[in-house]
Amino acid sequence: MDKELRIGVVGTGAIGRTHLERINTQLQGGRVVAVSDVNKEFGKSVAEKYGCKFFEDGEELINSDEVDAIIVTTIDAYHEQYVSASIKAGKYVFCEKPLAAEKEGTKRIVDLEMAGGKKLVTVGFMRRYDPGYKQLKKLVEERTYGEPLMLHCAHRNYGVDESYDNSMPVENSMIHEIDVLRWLLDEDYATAEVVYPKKTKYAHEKLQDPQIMILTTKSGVRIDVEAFINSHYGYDIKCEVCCEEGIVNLPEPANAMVRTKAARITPICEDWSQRFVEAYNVELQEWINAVKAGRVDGPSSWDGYVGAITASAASKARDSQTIVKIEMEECPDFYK
Ligand SMILES: NC(=O)c1ccc[n+]([C@@H]2O[C@H](COP(=O)([O-])OP(=O)(O)OC[C@H]3O[C@@H](n4cnc5c(N)ncnc54)[C@H](O)[C@@H]3O)[C@@H](O)[C@H]2O)c1
Ligand SMILES: O[C@H]1[C@H](O)[C@@H](O)[C@H](O)[C@@H](O)[C@H]1O
Repeated sequence: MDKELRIGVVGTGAIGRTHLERINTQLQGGRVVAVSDVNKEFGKSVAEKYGCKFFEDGEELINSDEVDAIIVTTIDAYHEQYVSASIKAGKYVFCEKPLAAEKEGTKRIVDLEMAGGKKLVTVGFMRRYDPGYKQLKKLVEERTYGEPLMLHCAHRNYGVDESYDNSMPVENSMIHEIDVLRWLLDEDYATAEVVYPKKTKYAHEKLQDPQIMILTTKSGVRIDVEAFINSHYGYDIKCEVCCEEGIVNLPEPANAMVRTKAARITPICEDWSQRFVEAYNVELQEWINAVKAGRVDGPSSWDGYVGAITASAASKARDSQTIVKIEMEECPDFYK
């Protein structure tokens, strides 16, 4: 019989728990058998709830022979440490975005993986698995409405606390657009700029919100992405692709429309866990299937590196209020 993939999760916070739950209750072929978290009391309670072994130390979990593959869902600052430890242990690792907190960290991961000679890393850019983005991709790829010329996008969250700083609209939120739009258009970016509209009263003192990131691709497609992190109404993701012969929009999630009190109301998602539930399910099921077949075929370390280089240029553009050229190394054959 097909052997179940024994998975260890490092970081049992919000997304770590939702990934654990979906793997152990909905997906096939894998099981989370071990968890670790620096918040030991909390991590232990998660382990108890899901019948997993708790490891006090994340690297001990990674090196344990009770675990075949790793999921890294700690805060961004520790992604590099645990992904590198997984590569050194020769184990497949799925890391939530961003691959590392700094672009230099993503390059170190790329170099380490190439030195080991085997692709082991997958990055959690789940929008590539969303049914709506997949529809857009097919239409763009087939040039159904001609060449794409410009894209208007929005990334709106309900609100954030003070741990979310001014770098995060680019580095933590719009990194999703950086990845998915590059995948959608099948080309890299040439320049980045970030402009500040008038600030909302709901943003804390150190956060300039909203922010608009403007990217230009190598072929000249112009993209604007509005990050409105304290939109104060819900979690809303928009993407409009303007082509020569038609405008294509990312479908809205299917929610029943209600007629009540002289109004028509269609609920909007509250957060990412609702909006992209299908994408997360497909992303992790495909990861389990690929790992069991001895390969990785989702977003790679190279995609994590390109995302980080682009985000870093956009951050520089934001801080200097200039347009910044995006420069990176050629994609090695290893990742082609
Ligand atoms: N793909 C997506 O849509 C998506 C959604 C949410 C979060 N994320 C990413 O997932 C990661 C986690 O986000 P979250 O919302 O679950 O955050 P969170 O703060 O809820 O959880 C993070 C967990 O990591 C633990 N942790 C911190 N340092 C650690 C260390 N050194 N070793 C072990 N555990 C450590 C914390 O105690 C906490 O339990 C972030 O990198 C975020 O960018 C991705
Ligand atoms: O803006 C949020 C994104 O929409 C989510 O998908 C997560 O990645 C989260 O970490 C970000 O802060």
